[in-house]
Amino acid sequence: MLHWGYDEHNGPAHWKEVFPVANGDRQSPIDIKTEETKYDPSLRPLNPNYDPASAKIILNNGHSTSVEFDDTVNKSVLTGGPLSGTYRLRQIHFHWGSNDEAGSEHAVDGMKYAAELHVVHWNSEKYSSFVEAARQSDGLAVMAVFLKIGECNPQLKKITDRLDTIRIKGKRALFTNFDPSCLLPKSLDYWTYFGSLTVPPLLESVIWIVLREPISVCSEQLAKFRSLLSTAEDEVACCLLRNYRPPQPLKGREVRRN
Ligand SMILES: CC[C@H](CNC(=O)c1ccc(S(N)(=O)=O)cc1)c1ccc2[nH]ccc2c1
Ligand SMILES: [Zn+2]
Repeated sequence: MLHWGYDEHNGPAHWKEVFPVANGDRQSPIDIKTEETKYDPSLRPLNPNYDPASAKIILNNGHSTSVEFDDTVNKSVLTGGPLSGTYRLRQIHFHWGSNDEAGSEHAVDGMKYAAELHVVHWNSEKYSSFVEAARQSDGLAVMAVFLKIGECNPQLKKITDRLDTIRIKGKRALFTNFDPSCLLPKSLDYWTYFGSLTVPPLLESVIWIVLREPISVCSEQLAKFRSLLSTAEDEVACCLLRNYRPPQPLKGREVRRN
């Protein structure tokens, strides 16, 4: 397999050929069976505290679009919820599908949303860098937010309006004065479980925090994500029509809710 991706020849079914952890015991995403989740009174409220000045650039890395934040200091952090300690905001990115019926990575009772936002943090209390934290079982915390087809989302517009300037893989543009809290739903109720990165290297270092309430997105906004290219300048143009990994076996893991 050449470089991994989401096509027939290099997609999720092939990733285990290069990343054997793909068949590990704590892989993500999962299908959350709500009846089997367990209420845990020890779970605290989530406490995201982001400084809009931390936002730096918006990027097309060929398999998603991300907004990257300055993670050299504890300016934008997530505490509370299932977390012990302080997790520093590094980036946000999205997963979507080739149509509005599927595109999320996590599913709820077998149902998939149109897309999914991931807010990625790393444990800056215990580790000295993201890459180091990404190798530890408690190194990363990713907050997942479902995007449900409906009204156009004015907050998301700040991102979708910039996508035409970063269509080609590797392109980046300045993107400052942005607080990702504006993309969170009213309720911060969540499910949480121990999992992994959902793209190679699929490291099993993520405490997943999946918000139960979706935010809205309209078809026109989703179409802009699909017009991003997974190819660089010198390659034959290929649209990034979908970039979600299907749900993985739970392997006995518990999903808790607050
Ligand atoms: C450790 C991997 C990392 C690149 N990947 C990510 O940052 C990442 C983050 C979140 C998710 S998801 N969908 O689960 O939320 C998937 C991947 C990464 C970052 C910097 C690096 N420098 C050298 C290698 C290298 C690898
Ligand atoms: Zn992701």
